[in-house]
Amino acid sequence: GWGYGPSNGPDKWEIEYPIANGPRQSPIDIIPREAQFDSSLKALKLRYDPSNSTGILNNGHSFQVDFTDDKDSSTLTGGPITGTYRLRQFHFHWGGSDERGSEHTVNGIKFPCELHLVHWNTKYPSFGEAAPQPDGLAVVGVFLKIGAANPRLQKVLDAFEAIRSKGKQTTFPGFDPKTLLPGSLDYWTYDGSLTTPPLLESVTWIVLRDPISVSPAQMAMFRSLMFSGDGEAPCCMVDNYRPPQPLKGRAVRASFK
Ligand SMILES: O=C(Nc1cc(S(=O)(=O)[N+](=O)[O-])cc([N+](=O)[O-])c1O)Nc1c(F)c(F)c(F)c(F)c1F
Ligand SMILES: [Zn+2]
Repeated sequence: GWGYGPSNGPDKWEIEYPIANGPRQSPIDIIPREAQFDSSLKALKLRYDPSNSTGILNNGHSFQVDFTDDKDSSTLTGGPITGTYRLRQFHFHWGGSDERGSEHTVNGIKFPCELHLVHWNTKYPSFGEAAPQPDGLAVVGVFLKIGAANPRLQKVLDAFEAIRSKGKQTTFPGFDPKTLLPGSLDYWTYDGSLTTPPLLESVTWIVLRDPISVSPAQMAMFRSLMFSGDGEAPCCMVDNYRPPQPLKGRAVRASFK
């Protein structure tokens, strides 16, 4: 299956997923001075209910924190989207060292890590039905920048000993993902795709301008997870990011001046 190694990594995905060369692929390099301020863009409204968080899973590509999405209790509204999108999960992408790891870049600059909060459009009956639709998903991206240790992030990292290898999961109740957001919700937005196979071109990307902090020691904890399952040759989970893809004429809008 697909991965991030030399034989199954991003440059090979087009073989099984030809949409990899499609017109609205993600991530992209965001060039702020070329983004168009759009005064009609609304403020992002993120309302998350911590009681919806259920578990944390090492899925072999990243780790994800899953949310129950059978009610409109953890939602994204406003911003560039119309209607209501429900939070399904969040996960991260990171590098083998602090100078790389994010998927989106800003003026070509890579961050060490990037958080993705995956939401689906409730005009469709389920995540699975929404996922292939051009307006089916909305992912909020948050950059992590090296600085002071992030105590709210630490709560997630403390669960890692239970999910070290592929397929491991444990309960993860009562986590509020709002605690992982920066003070400002100013954002860039553009039409894109999943950044992992099946690379579906169904994502309205909402990338926050301001990063949250992560310490070097906390980054080392991300790198202590394994792509490999128990009994397989151990392989550290690092560099699970897709590089920027061609913009192909798309507009990137800014919610701020
Ligand atoms: O649920 C998904 N979550 C997800 C997305 C990304 S993402 O990087 O592509 N993203 O959009 O943020 C990265 C990771 N990850 O753990 O690394 C994820 O676990 N992916 C996903 C899927 F697996 C499908 F088979 C599918 F049909 C679909 F619609 C999906 F959206
Ligand atoms: Zn992602």
